[in-house]
Amino acid sequence: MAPILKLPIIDLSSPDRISTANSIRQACTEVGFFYLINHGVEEELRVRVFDESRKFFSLPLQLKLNLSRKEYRGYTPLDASSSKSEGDSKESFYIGPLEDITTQCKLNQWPSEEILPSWRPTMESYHRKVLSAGKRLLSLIALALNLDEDFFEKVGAFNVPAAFLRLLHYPGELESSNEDIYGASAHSDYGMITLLATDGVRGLQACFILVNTFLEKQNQPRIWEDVQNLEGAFIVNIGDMMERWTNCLFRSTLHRVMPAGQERYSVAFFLDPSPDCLVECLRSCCSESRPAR
Ligand SMILES: O=C(O)CCC(=O)C(=O)O
Ligand SMILES: [Fe+2]
Repeated sequence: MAPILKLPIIDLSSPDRISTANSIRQACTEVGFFYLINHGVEEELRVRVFDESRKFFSLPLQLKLNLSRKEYRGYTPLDASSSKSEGDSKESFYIGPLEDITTQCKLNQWPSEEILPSWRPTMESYHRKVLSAGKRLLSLIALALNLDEDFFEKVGAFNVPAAFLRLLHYPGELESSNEDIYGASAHSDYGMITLLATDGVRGLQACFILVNTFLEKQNQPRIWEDVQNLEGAFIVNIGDMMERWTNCLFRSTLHRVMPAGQERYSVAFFLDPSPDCLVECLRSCCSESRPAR
C-alpha cells in the first residue's frame, strides 16, 4: 500500500481571498495538487455526468467507434489510448470548447439523441460550470503569483480557452497479469490546470520528488503516494505549461492511475489558455537571482 498524500483544501468561495491565495501558492509550489471545495458545480450535476458517462461506455463498441476521436474530440477505445508499449487500460471521450468563434465548436461529436437524449445537455452544462469555476480559480492563482486578479483575462487566456472535458472509464478486469499495465501510466498534464472528479474508486497516485526542473526530474527515484477522493471536491493539479509560465515555481507533478481491480470512472477537465495567448515567463516569477529559464 502506498502512503496517503495529504493535500491542502482550497475553498473557492472563501471571502478571505488573500489567505486563500497564500494557501494556493503553498500547495502549488510544494505539491502541485490540492482539493477544491465550494466550487459552485452542483453535486446533482456531477452525479448526472457520471450516470451519462456510464451509459455511454456501456454502449456496444461499434456505436462508440462511430464517434472515434478526430481533432482531439470523441472516443478512444481501450488499448489505443497510449502509444507506449506497456499500454493503458482505459477508454475515454473528449469534448472540446463549446463556444468558439472559430469552427472548433462544430468539431465536437455527440452520441445520437435517440440513444442518449440527455447526454449532450448534461455534458454542456457541466463543461460551462467547470469552466466558470476554473476561471475563478485562476483569478486566485493570479493573486497567489502576486499578479492582478484579472491577469489571465488581460493576457487573453480566456479569449477562447482551450477547455477539454475528458470522460474516462477504467474497466477493472485486466486481461493480462502484466505488471506494466496501468490504468494510466505516469504522466504530467501538459496544460495550465486540471480539475478532476472521480467516482471514489481508488487508483490515482502522485509522485513526490524534491527537485523541480525538467532534467533533474528524470533521474529521481519515484515515490508514489495515493491521492484519495474527497467527496464533492475537485482534485486540482498544475500542468506543464503553468510550470513553465511560473519559471518552475509551480509544480507539474507526475501522476498515474493504478489498476484497482475494480471498475473506475473519472472526469478530467483540462483548462488551457486561448491558442492566441502569449505564454512567457511571468514577471513576478523571475528576478536577478532567479532568471527566466
Ligand atoms: O482518472 C484519473 O483519476 C486521472 C486521469 C488523468 O490523470 C488524466 O486524464 O490526465
Ligand atoms: Fe493526468
